[in-house]
Amino acid sequence: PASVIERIAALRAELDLHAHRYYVLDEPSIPDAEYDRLFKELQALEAAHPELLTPDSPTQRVGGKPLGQFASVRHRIPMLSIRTETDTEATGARNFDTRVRKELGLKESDPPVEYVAELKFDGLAMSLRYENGVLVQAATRGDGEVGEDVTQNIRTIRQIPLRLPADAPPVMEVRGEVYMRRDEFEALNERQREKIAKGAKGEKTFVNPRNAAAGGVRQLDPAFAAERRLSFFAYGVGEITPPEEGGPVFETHFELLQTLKSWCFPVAAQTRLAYGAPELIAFHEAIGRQRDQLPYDIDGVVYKVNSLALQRKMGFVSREPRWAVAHKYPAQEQLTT
Ligand SMILES: Cc1c[n+]2nc(N)[nH]c2nc1OC(C)C
Repeated sequence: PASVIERIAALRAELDLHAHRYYVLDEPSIPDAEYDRLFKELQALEAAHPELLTPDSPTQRVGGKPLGQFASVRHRIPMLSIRTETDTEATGARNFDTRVRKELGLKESDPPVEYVAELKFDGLAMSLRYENGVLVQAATRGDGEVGEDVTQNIRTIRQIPLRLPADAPPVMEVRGEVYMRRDEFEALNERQREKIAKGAKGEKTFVNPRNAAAGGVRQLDPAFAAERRLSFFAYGVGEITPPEEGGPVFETHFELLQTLKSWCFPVAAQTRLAYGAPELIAFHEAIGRQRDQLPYDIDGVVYKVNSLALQRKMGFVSREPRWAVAHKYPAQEQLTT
């Protein structure tokens, strides 16, 4: 019945929009009760018309039965690690800029290199594969070449779209970090302490949000993964439909991040363009001051050459890009939980 098909499509689109505004933009557009009413109406229509149920429906986030193990996934484009600048002082930023300028053969008198400065989230790297706009696979980094298929668990992260807008390319792998917010971490440990106090066996508290996130991603039962209430930030792409096959053309990394945001992926608000070493140093110092107030853990900042042509020109040293570096802070004293 056309009217049911139309109503289901309209409900899915509206629920996805409200979820994006609530979970990603943190600007809820309707009261929770109204969202729940729409959600229940969609569930009822899908129950009455199971042939219309599709995996990208917002009702299908916490689905699937517990797995016995995770399948292996070979990354079509390796998930590279990133070099770490060991000097935790601001001069670390200058070291990177000096190295980039040397590799690009720039003279002192040449203009500053344009970089993108980003947060380095203390979570776990994840690759999200979308085909024809639908999330078909999520894989951990593993050893960079082969990771684990954790799709069922990743689908429970409300910040990760199950379906992309129509202007997204036929194939796209979004790379980013799965992490746990500090407030979610505290709430989880509170729940764990209560379970332990009631004598539950095999329950423990977690040392830090990263461990709790990594444990959540590797739950065999997606219902338990959903309980961890994980989050996600996008910071790049892996395989993507090439321009000659109709894929998008990006000149710069910053443009790519803005496009990912337009496709409903969370991109950290602090991400910014930085011209030359002075602006990298300013970013490193500004984020260093904000660090304790952020709602999630970071272990540093990341600088990337913005021009994708220059990135290609610079390439990689073994498995690490020459065009990027992670500039870490001293380890943060963990708040006693
Ligand atoms: C491992 C990694 C981690 N991070 N984190 C950000 N923000 N960008 C970023 N890029 C990475 O790797 C690319 C340089 C390939």
